[in-house]
Amino acid sequence: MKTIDELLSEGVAGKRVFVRADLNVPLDGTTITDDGRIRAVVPTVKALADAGARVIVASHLGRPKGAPDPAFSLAPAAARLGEILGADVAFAEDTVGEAAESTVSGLADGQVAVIENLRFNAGETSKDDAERAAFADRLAGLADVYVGDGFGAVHRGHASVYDLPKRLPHYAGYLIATEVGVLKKLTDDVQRPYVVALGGAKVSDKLAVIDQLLGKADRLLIGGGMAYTFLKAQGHEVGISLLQEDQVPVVKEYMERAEKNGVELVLPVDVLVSTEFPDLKTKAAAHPTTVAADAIPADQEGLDIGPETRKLYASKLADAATVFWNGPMGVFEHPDYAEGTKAVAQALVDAPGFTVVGGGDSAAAVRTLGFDENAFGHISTGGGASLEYLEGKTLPGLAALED
Ligand SMILES: Nc1ncnc2c1ncn2[C@@H]1O[C@H](COP(=O)(O)OP(=O)(O)O)[C@@H](O)[C@H]1O
Ligand SMILES: O=C(OP(=O)(O)O)[C@H](O)COP(=O)(O)O
Repeated sequence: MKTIDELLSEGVAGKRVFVRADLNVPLDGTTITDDGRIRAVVPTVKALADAGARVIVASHLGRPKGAPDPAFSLAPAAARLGEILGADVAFAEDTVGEAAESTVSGLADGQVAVIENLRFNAGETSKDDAERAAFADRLAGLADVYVGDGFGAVHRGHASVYDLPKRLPHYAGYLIATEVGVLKKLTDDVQRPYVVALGGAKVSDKLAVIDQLLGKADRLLIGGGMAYTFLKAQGHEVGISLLQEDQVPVVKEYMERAEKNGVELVLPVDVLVSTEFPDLKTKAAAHPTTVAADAIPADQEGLDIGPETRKLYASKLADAATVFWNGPMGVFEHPDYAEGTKAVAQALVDAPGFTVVGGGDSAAAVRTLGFDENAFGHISTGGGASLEYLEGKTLPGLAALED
């Protein structure tokens, strides 16, 4: 994989450099609640700009449906990038249209522009190769060189991640180099006990990685929205909790295999439930109740792990030599459902071994809940990406940079 240092030594002054970043930051309206992913790409953007490149930063944000949707605009992220760089950052209100073209052609050497959300275009995420290729061709028309630095999206075979680098000279940015360097340690020489904690809301994506983890981890702690498919597989009712019903048979098989392989699979023993999802805007008191994990009422939704589970999970992390954690234990954005995530974060801080937190929301959670970033071994910008890396999968965005 060629790195940005090679690009810089070849010289980039005057060249249009397309930086595929992951600026998929949590937003409250247009306010960025955690800018970690923007800060993470700054070393690459700054090095290119300082060397006189005309830098085009591109990213997805959220999951819009292939058409413009103002709720998912990258404008707030572009503004924040400008603040961090201490420079004007131009913003193009489309991705490959007239606005993008004129913004890019108006860049002077050393200037930076952000183009609008890649996923406002159906071609970005299309499963149809020709549709993706057509979009990648248009993106390629904007630039001379490609730098891949959106680690959080390298597990996606999307046009800007996979097809575009095939069309331009391509290099890995500093963030990707750092992330891969750290995660390699967890695959090459993992210290045991190795504990993996999984939660969050992207249940179907992340259930798939458990297949491989059952051959690698010593202990798996399951929380967040992930837990309910496991509780259902154990034969319990889960009310209106997040559930991946079609995956229940698969999860049953995981549970049997864990037992056979001697992997400790730990599930919540109690959960916080409510009849409704909390209001994340007003943060109005939610008044949840604590129930045993096998007694979730039919009209209630599990929104955090309960106090007994917090203690249990902390005890399972207390002797860990390696920890990988992805996915909040509950809806941490609301204070009534943040305690589970806090407890697991604190247990990582207290664990004797090397700890990695991965994922946009997990990283945001530890910072917004007041933890010191330096108390963790590594905070990865990618959840799904780091999990798939640990699984040993070929990640499209890394493979494309290697070719
Ligand atoms: N029990 C739950 N029910 C619904 N959503 C949940 C639950 N627990 C956690 N979440 C949500 O999961 C989201 C993060 O999930 P995910 O995107 O998978 O994590 P990451 O970005 O760290 O990879 C958070 O917004 C959180 O509110
Ligand atoms: O937030 C992300 O992934 P993560 O939640 O697994 O960390 C990335 O920006 C990828 O987004 P996607 O899962 O919508 O492709």
